[in-house]
Amino acid sequence: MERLRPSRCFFVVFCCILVFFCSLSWYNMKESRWHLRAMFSCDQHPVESTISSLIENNVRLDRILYPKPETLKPPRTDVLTIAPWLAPIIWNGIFNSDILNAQFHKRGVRIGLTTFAIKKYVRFMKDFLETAEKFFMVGHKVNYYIFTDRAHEIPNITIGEGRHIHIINVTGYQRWQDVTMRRMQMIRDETYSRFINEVDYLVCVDVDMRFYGSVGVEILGDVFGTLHPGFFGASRQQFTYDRNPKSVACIPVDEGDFYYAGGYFGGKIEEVYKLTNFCHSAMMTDKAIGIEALWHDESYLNKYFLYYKPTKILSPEYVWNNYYGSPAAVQIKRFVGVDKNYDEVRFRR
Ligand SMILES: CC(=O)N[C@H]1[C@@H](OP(=O)(O)OP(=O)(O)OC[C@H]2O[C@@H](n3ccc(=O)[nH]c3=O)[C@H](O)[C@@H]2O)O[C@H](CO)[C@H](O)[C@@H]1O
Ligand SMILES: [Mn+2]
Repeated sequence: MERLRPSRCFFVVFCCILVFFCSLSWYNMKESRWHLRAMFSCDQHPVESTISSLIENNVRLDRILYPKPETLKPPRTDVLTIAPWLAPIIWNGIFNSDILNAQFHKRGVRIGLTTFAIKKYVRFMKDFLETAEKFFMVGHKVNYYIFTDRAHEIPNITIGEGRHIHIINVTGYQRWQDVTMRRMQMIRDETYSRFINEVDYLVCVDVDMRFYGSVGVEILGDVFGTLHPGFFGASRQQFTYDRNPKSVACIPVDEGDFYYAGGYFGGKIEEVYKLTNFCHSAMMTDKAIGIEALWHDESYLNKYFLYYKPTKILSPEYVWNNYYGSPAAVQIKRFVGVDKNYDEVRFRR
């Protein structure tokens, strides 16, 4: 048998390497299902630079002292602290903020807080921002993203170091229902044009609220929702899901885990994209046949979380309303609805 000459051998090896890299990049393109891939792709984060930055930034392992967790003495037994799909449910007393802060500081996370102040709702902005400065993600990098049609009315308040306010100019819709529902579309559109480059996590909340207690990194996870304060003890039948079989938001009476609040969700940018994109598309599908779900964006959010389970669930401490009194299970009211005259704030000019 003829022996392979070195030059031919080299040529064969070269071809093999070429074929390998071509198929790798083809596979990469084929697997990409959404356009954010461009932002996560190797073009912007070359593997070599990631590895060298890892070598330079050796992870520091610091000593940290705290009481030992007790396997046989769970800190809370009065409430459910884990969902059947193993998502933790965050209640006061079950976590240690010092441990969490140390872990998240090591990763240098950047958190975006989105809210909408359209038309008269701009009046809630001052309290919202001032209390957020005291209680929201203190010590971490925070970007406030305020969607508004009244930029000139956004109060000028002093912001802590590492925190920034960004105004996003949008036009308000005539009907209040459209204002609340279109938040999904507007958040979605900013995920790939902006948020993906600026923050790691998003927290998306109502503006007619005030912080009264700490809201920290314990809430962060891939994708999270919050138990509505009016329904955490309710049965499936009592949940005010949309029941119209013609609506995309419809949930049958024999399904449903929790009733999630429309005014508080979030997660990693890619997950918030998926969530807001689903909700907005579902609303558009319904709109085309003249349907609007019972509780607007909240109904679509509940549909999404039924089949795309949140990886973390926040207790109603995180979106309380004093209308529901002071049940024993809610030891801290961290973020509470501000009393408002619905008619005045929504309808009168
Ligand atoms: C705490 C909570 O879970 N709230 C939800 C609840 O009602 P709410 O009664 O809390 O709804 P809302 O009047 O606060 O409207 C939701 C949000 O839309 C924005 N907005 C609304 C109207 C307007 O003219 N200008 C403006 O900026 C503002 O950020 C407001 O906080 O149900 C709504 C759907 O019906 C939404 O799912 C809300 O998120
Ligand atoms: Mn509200």
